[in-house]
Amino acid sequence: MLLDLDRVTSYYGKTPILKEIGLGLPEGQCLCVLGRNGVGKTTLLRTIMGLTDRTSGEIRIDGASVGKAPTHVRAKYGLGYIPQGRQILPHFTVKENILLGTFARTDGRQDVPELCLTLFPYLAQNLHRKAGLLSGGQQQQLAIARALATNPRILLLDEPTEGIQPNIVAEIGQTLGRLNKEFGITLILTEQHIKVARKLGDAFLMMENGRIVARGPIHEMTDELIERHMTI
Ligand SMILES: Nc1ncnc2c1ncn2[C@@H]1O[C@H](COP(=O)(O)OP(=O)(O)OP(=O)(O)O)[C@@H](O)[C@H]1O
Repeated sequence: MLLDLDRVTSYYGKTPILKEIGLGLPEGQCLCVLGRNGVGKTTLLRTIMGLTDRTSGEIRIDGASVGKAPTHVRAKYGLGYIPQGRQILPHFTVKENILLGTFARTDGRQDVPELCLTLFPYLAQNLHRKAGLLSGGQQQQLAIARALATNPRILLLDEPTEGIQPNIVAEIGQTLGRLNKEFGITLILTEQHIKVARKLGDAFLMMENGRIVARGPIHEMTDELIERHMTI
């Protein structure tokens, strides 16, 4: 497995939010994490990145134990993170935002990776534009490009299609599909759009109250499961 979680419990303050999570992610897989608001999807991604207050249990990347490592070290092991809301810096240019990602590279390179220019022609043509002037969809591309600049093996994406115009949602989905299938980057994403999850995902898991309550290959994600774990 490229990424392994073994009995991971994760806390904010004294409160356990994720409880006893176990999962194994093979290289090249796209895993979609689903569930209602507040069940712990964001916390799962933040736990893998080392951004919660405390965790117990084991987190391994390619067999190396990283559960006690700070976030920047995990980035060097190949984890890239695209937070909910994108969190790009609006007063910095497109290029400056992308270069922020290069801090974690182990090869010392500090340029805009070729992959970003290939995937995102708009960004390639607007490197000196202030990021705050970009549309929501373009800002999401930028957040993906910044994460790619760390040269990740695994990308964690929190609601990549949230707040994006419907006609751009499919485009973001296609980009993620290329990253996964063409460029071999392993993906974990939280997703509210069932259609996007079905199209992109190889596997799914559903959460309730900090625990995994259903999982399997994506074709086993039935309407009945969605009804049970996602409708309010
Ligand atoms: N920084 C924090 N400090 C304390 N509690 C938190 C913090 N962040 C999240 N929580 C709590 O952890 C639980 C899970 O939140 P989380 O954001 O992981 O859910 P989610 O499934 O990603 O929901 P959403 O789709 O709304 O983002 C919630 O009860 C939330 O109140």
